[in-house]
Order: sequence, then C-alpha cells, then structure tokens
Amino acid sequence: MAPKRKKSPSIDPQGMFSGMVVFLVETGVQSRRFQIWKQKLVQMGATIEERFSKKVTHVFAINSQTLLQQLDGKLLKRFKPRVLLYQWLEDSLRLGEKVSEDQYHILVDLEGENTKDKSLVLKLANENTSSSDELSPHSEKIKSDVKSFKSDAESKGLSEVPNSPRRRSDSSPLSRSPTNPITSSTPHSDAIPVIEKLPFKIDSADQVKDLPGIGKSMQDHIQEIVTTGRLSKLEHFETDEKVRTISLFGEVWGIGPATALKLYEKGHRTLEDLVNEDSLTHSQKLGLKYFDDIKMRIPRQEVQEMELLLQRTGEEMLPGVVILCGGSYRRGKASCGDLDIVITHPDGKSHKGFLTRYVKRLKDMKFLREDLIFSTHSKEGTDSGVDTYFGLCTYPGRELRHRIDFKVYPRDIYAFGLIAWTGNDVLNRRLRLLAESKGYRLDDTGLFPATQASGGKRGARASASLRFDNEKEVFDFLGFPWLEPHERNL
Ligand SMILES: Nc1ccn([C@H]2C[C@H](O)[C@@H](COP(=O)(O)OP(=O)(O)OP(=O)(O)O)O2)c(=O)n1
Ligand SMILES: [Mn+2]
Repeated sequence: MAPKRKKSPSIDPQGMFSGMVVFLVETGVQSRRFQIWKQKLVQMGATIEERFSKKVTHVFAINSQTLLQQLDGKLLKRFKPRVLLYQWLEDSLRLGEKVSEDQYHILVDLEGENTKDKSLVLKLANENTSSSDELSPHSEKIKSDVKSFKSDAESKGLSEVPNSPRRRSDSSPLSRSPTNPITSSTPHSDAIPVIEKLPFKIDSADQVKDLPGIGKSMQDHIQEIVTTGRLSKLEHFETDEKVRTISLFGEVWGIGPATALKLYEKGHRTLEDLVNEDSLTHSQKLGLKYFDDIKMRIPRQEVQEMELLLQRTGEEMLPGVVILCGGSYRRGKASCGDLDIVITHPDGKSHKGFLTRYVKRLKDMKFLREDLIFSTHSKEGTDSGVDTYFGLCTYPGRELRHRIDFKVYPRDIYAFGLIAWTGNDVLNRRLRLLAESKGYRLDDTGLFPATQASGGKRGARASASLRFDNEKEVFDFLGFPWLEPHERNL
C-alpha cells in the first residue's frame, strides 16, 4: 500500500467540522477534556475564536449557567449562533460524523436573563414492580414517562429543547443508543399500569385484548410470553446489550474478555459503573481513568518529537543504544494509537539493566507518568532476556496520557523484535504461517526449528533461535519479498 501523501500531519481543512467557527465556553470543563475538544475541532476543520463575535457559528458550553457567565445574553440574541452542549461534539467524534444538532441545543431564557436548566425528569412509572419487567424492555421503560418539556421550551425565545446535564456514561455507546426520551414515546407504556393491576395471572392474550391501552402488538407480545415463556424481541435486546457491554469494557486497557464478562455479570453496564469496582487491578483502574486519553490518536509529528526525546535521553545514559519507535509510526502512518519503542545495544550486553534506569530517568523528567507493566529478564537471561515496560506518557507540556511500550531485546534477536513490533498484525500473521509451513516457529524472540513436541503452545524450546543480523535477512530466509516499513500496511 502506498504511503499517505504528506499534507499537514494533523489538520484536515475538509474534516467533518469544516466551516464551523466556534466559541468554546471553558467554565466547568475539565482542562484536559477541553484541550482534546479544541484539538479535535481544529484537526477536523473548525476555526476556534477566542472572542465571541458575529463570525461565530457555534457556541459550546456545559450548560446555560456557564454559558451566560461568559457570554452576554444580548450578544447571543443578536448574533444567533447555534448554542450546543459539548455532548454534541463528543457524540459526533465518537460516531465519526456530525450528528443532528436537534437534541443538543442549550435553552437560554433571555427574557429574564436568568437561566433554566431543567433536567429531564424520568419518571419510571413502574420502577419497583417486577411484574412489568417482562413486558417492558429496559429501553421502553426509560422512554415511558417523560415530562414533556418541549412545548414549554418552544414558548421561550429560542425554540429549543432543554437537555439534561449529561453524565459521562451518557455518551458511551451503550447509553447513547436509546434515542432522546422526548422524541419517542412508546405505545406500550400505556399498557403497563393496566396489566400490572390485573388481579389474575394472564394465561392468554384473549384475557387482556379488550383492556384499555392494549393494542395488537402488545397482544402479540403477551401471547408469545404466555406460550413460549419468553419474548424474543427482548432477548435480542439483552444479547445486544451484553455484547456491546463486553466489547466496551474490553476497550479498557488491561480488561480482557473474561474480566469484561465477569463485570457484566456483576451488573455493570457503563464505564462509570466500573469506577467503584474494587476488583479491578491497578492497571485496569488506570486504563479506566485515562480511557478517553488513551483512545486519542497521536499526530505523527508529535510521535517523532517524542522519539527524538527518547533517543537523546537514551544516548546520554548509554552511548550507542538503539532506540526506535516501531508500530504504526514506523510504518509511516499519519497518526498513532500509541508508541511502540524497540531498544537494543550493538555490543550485545550493555542493554542489560538499561530499562530500569531509563524508566526512572523518564519518570524524573515527567515524561513517563503511570506504570502498567514492568518485567525484566535481561540480567537473569530468563524469557529470552527481553525487558518490557508498558505505561502512560505525556507529550512535554501536556497532561493528555498516551500509551507507551518499551521492549529491550538482546542484539542477537533484535531483528525479530523489530519485525514483530513494527507489524502490521497481518504481516506478522503471514510471516508466522510461512515460518510454520517451513517447519519453524516465529515470534518476537526468534525463529526456532519446530520440535516434535511443538503441538503445545510454549513447550520446551529445544534450541536457540536461528541468528539473523537484520530484518531483511529474516525475510530472505523465509522467502518473503522484502518490504520497507512503510510497505507493511497490509
Ligand atoms: N494482535 C496484535 C497486536 C499487535 N501486533 C504487533 C503488530 C503491531 O503493528 C505492533 C504494535 O501494536 P499496536 O497495537 O500498537 O498497533 P500499531 O502500532 O500497528 O497501530 P496503532 O497506531 O493503533 O498503535 O504489534 C500483532 O502482531 N498482533
Ligand atoms: Mn502502536
């Protein structure tokens, strides 16, 4: 695949926010969050105005209070920008396209100069009745009885719909899915209070068909439950929710499918639910805490600067040390999910013990911030003598956390480490399969003649790795056509 043509590394004037001239109300926004939003807006084509003027097309704020603290209501009325909750930005970023602004307008009561931030009152009519649960899928319950503010809002100067102050979890893919309660009401909600008051157990839809609020589809649902004991529609919903929850939790660094399932079974559904979950490991808690940070991709330019900083620091401590950023960066990508740093020393021995000292220095410099994993083997010679550190780092002068991996390989097996950590994963798989087809086993620590007992996963390693000086020799030996790093985006 050809490398991307180099434009400006991080700004796309044609991006999804192109044409927007934005004024941001910072009050009440976590500063890191604010920086992310600002950066994203600019990266994707918006212009940010430091001063509110008639050029401004969009104003973002947390709520109407903070908005009016910072902006004159009269000017707002005069210039008539769209005044939206930051949530719109958040949801658009998550979905990768601008979402409709309809549900995100901030209601400003300009007449009295005071503000009304009404929270949606979700009166879950049947909250504590278990009998209705079977018949009212969760989503419908939430929608069921919302005080309608719409007409109220329309009577105000700006015909806008008030929004509840949204919690973080509201922006998660999970809780985002039910549509805004205001816009959708369910016909089934009328049926619930009727059915739950029935003094008998329903064993046929016929028994309820003439009751108020019971339409054809509700009759069908009841009939299905009575005859099969379940409601397939609801089960789809639950399966869906389970799959989505587990995949969301699995996005947290350190949480794998098994833990995600365990957390789901404990009743957790959103990331916010996990905040007080004591069973999470230290690393998982960090993954959760910096969830949004870690998801942000890093512009290539910044990775380049950090690579240079790491090389200089390393060279000061250990002359000759080889420090490279692998991964998507080495493959020439315009942005990177993390930093994959691969290290060795040409003398074949002074890499030993280096990582411990290096990490300490980088922490003193405030480049490294939090540890996720640290395991050293170079001195003992265990595990192929590879040292590993995974943690969180920051671009100098910024607090936004990025994932960073360090892998230190003895000189002899460096080529394998470099290939593995450069990727991409598709190439790695192909090389591994090719090696297997030729009677070898390939991983980041070497190429080994497969032994009889190689049916098992990490069985006895009968012999040391074949030795190759560089990546090209490995490709050649396997008979795989040589690919420059930027050609490895398979
Ligand atoms: N399941 C995986 C995950 C990773 N890798 C290898 C290939 C990757 O290129 C390298 C680094 O992993 P990353 O997850 O950091 O992937 P990239 O650096 O390629 O992309 P990103 O920009 O998302 O970090 O490790 C692999 O072979 N198989
Ligand atoms: Mn990477």
